[in-house]
Amino acid sequence: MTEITAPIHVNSEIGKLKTVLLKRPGREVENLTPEIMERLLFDDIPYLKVIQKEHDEFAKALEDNGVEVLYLEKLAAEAIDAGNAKETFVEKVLSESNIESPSVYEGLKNYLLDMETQDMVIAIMEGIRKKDVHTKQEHLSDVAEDGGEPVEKKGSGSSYFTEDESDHLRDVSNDDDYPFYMDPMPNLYFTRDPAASMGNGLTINRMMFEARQRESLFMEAIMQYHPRFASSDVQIWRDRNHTSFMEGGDELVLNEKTLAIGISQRTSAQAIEELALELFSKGSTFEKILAIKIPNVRAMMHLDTVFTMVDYDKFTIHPGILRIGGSIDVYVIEKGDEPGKVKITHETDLEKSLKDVLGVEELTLIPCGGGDAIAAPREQWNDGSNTLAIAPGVVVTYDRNYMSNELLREHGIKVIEISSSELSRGRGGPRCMSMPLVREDLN
Ligand SMILES: NC(=O)NCCC[C@H](N)C(=O)O
Repeated sequence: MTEITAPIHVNSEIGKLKTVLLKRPGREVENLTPEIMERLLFDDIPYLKVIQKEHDEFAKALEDNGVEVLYLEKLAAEAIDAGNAKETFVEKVLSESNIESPSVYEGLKNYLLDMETQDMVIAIMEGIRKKDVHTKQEHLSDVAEDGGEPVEKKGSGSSYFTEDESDHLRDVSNDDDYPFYMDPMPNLYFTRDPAASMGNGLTINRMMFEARQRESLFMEAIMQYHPRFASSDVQIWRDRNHTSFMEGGDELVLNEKTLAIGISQRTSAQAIEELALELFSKGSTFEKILAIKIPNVRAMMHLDTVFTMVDYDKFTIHPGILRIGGSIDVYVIEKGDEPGKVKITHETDLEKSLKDVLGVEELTLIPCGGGDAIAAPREQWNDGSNTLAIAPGVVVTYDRNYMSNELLREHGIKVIEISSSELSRGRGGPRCMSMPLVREDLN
C-alpha cells in the first residue's frame, strides 16, 4: 500500500479510515432553548456533560482503530492564526449573522477581536449573548429601565460600549427578549455536512437552512490558511458561494469514478448538476453521479440518514425511501457530448444501478430495523441506517439501534457500538458526526 501524502484523499465510503475531522459538542448545544431549538434544527436539548462523554467515546473508538482524529475548533483557530486572518474572519462571520445595527456590529467585532483566537472561535461557535456585549443600545435600554441617566455598566463587556456611534433607529431592537446577538451553532458536531471530501478535493457547502449556513466558514478558512491544507493542491470542487444548496450528508463516494448524491430536503437537483459539470471539467476522477431522489422530510433530511455503504457489496437502507414494489428514482449523470452539458439517464432499480457502477454480481441492501413497521421508522429516526464505515465490513453505529445492529452482524459486518442517548438528539448518527479526510484506497 503506497503511503498517502495528500491532506484529503477519499475514493470510497469504506476504505480504511486514516484521518477524520470531528467537533466535540460544546456550549453551543446548551445554548438551545425550547423557543429556538426547532429553528436551530434540534428536537430536544442535549445534556452537555453526557453528550461530551458520548462524543469522547466515539473519538476513542476511532483512535483505538488507528484513526487520526482532528478537531474542527482547533484547526480553525490554527488556520486563522496562520493566515493572520482574525479580523477578516470576524468580519465575514458578522456579515452573515444578521446584524443590522452598526453599534452592535462594532461592539461584537471589538469583543471578539479582544480574545485569543481559540477563545474567539469557540465564542462564535457557542453563540454570543446580548448580556456579554455592551453597545450603545444597551445603555439606552438602561435609561428606560431606571428612568435615570445612562450609567456605564461595569463588568467584562463594559469596554465595548460604542460611545461614538450616531443614533440609528435600527439600533432599537425588534426583539429585546431574544437573548443572542449571534446565534449558537449547535449542529457543528455534524462535521459531515458543511463540507465533503471527494477524491483529493472537497465541496465547501452552501447549506440549506440559515441555522447552519455559517458553519462552512470554518472549513473555508481551514482550506485557505491552514498549512496542512493550504500548501497542498486541494481541489475545491465547489465553494460556498452558490445560490443552490448542497450538504455533505447527501454526498457519498461509491468509488473513485462514482458518487451517489441525494436529491433531498438539503441538496437540490440544480446543485448536483452544477457539481457534475465542475467535476467533469476540472480533471477529477469522477465520471458518474447517481442522483437518488429521497422524500423531502425532516426524518430523512440527507441521503445518509437512509442509506450508507458498509462493505464492497452491502448497504444499509431505510425501506421508507422505496415505493411499493421497491422502485426509487435514480438519475445517472454523465459527461455530455458538448462542453457545459451533462447526459442524464433515468433509472428506477437502485440495486441494479449500484451493481453496474460497483461492478459486483450480487448486492445486499440491509433494511433498517429489519423492515419492521415500528422498528424501522423508530431506529431510522435515531439514525439506525447512518453507519460510519471505518474499513470494508467494519462500522461504527449507535447502540440504541439494536435491531439494525443485530441484522448488520447477521450479514457479517463487524459493528462497533457507541453510547447514543444524547448524541442522537441532534438527529444525526456516526456518519453525520464525522468528515473523513483520508481513507486508504480499496484494492
Ligand atoms: N448528515 C446528516 O444527516 N446530518 C445530521 C444533521 C442533523 C442536524 N440537526 C440538521 O438538521 O441539519
